[in-house]
Amino acid sequence: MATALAPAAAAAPGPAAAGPMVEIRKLQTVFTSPERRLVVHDDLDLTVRRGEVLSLVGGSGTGKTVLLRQILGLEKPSMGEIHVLGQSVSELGRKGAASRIGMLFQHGALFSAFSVLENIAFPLRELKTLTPTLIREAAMVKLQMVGLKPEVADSMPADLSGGMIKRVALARALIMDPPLLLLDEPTAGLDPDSSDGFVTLLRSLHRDLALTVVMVTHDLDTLFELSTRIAVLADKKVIIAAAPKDVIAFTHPFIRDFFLGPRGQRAMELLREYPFAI
Ligand SMILES: Nc1ncnc2c1ncn2[C@@H]1O[C@H](COP(=O)(O)OP(=O)(O)OP(=O)(O)O)[C@@H](O)[C@H]1O
Repeated sequence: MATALAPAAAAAPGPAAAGPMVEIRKLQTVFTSPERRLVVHDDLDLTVRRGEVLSLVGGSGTGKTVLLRQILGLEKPSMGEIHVLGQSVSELGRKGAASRIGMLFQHGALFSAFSVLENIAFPLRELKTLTPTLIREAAMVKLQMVGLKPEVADSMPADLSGGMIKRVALARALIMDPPLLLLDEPTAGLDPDSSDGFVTLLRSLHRDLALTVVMVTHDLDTLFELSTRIAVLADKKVIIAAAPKDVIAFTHPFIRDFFLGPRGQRAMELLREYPFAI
């Protein structure tokens, strides 16, 4: 909503301030092996505006996770360009990407041999520019920001619930204060209460930190509670990127099955419940 978007626009300085957060042009992704040539994306375009929560939906294997990894610079597209805040991802390098983009991986991906605090602090430690005291303080701030008590700092990942693991992974994704947050199935595997709590946390962080969020989710509740726009991947492209109500009205077999099949009733209820999303 406008109130959530205003701080992001106002706070972003520099010449690229007016431009989009992410711009993807003519993207092609091909995986080749001796057995096959798999074209995942072909001539795909997508623009992510500042301050929005854009959700990516699509059938299995349509390349949603690959697209997130490409935005983060972990995978290189076969052709095409991805710019984040006006700069080509291929030129950002690891440090440049880390200061602009935080990513929450699907399974939390914590280091099992590290404590909670060491996990959160890991990206800062890698920079090798801050003292241990400053790193600890910064990690403690993030721990609190994701709703965890200071006592959890010295716990090991094996001692945490699924919901707590997601929160720790989120704290780590935010440790460098990135303007862009990528979420891969943020509520997958959580029980309904933990899922609701995590969605509420994401909504308040998006608002308070003026974040731009790109999220992959199959969960309709998460989708409708958080998304300002939905981008649909089908036929190797983004076939529509628009407000939830406009996506549902778009005629395409995937959209019909995803939103208007057996799950459709719930989709309609959610649309009534969250007409403006965030
Ligand atoms: N490194 C790789 N080498 C070969 N094929 C790959 C590689 N990474 C992904 N793929 C293939 O690319 C396709 C897209 O994968 P991706 O994980 O992005 O799909 P997705 O849309 O996230 O699917 P899902 O909703 O099932 O998680 C899949 O067919 C996958 O097997």
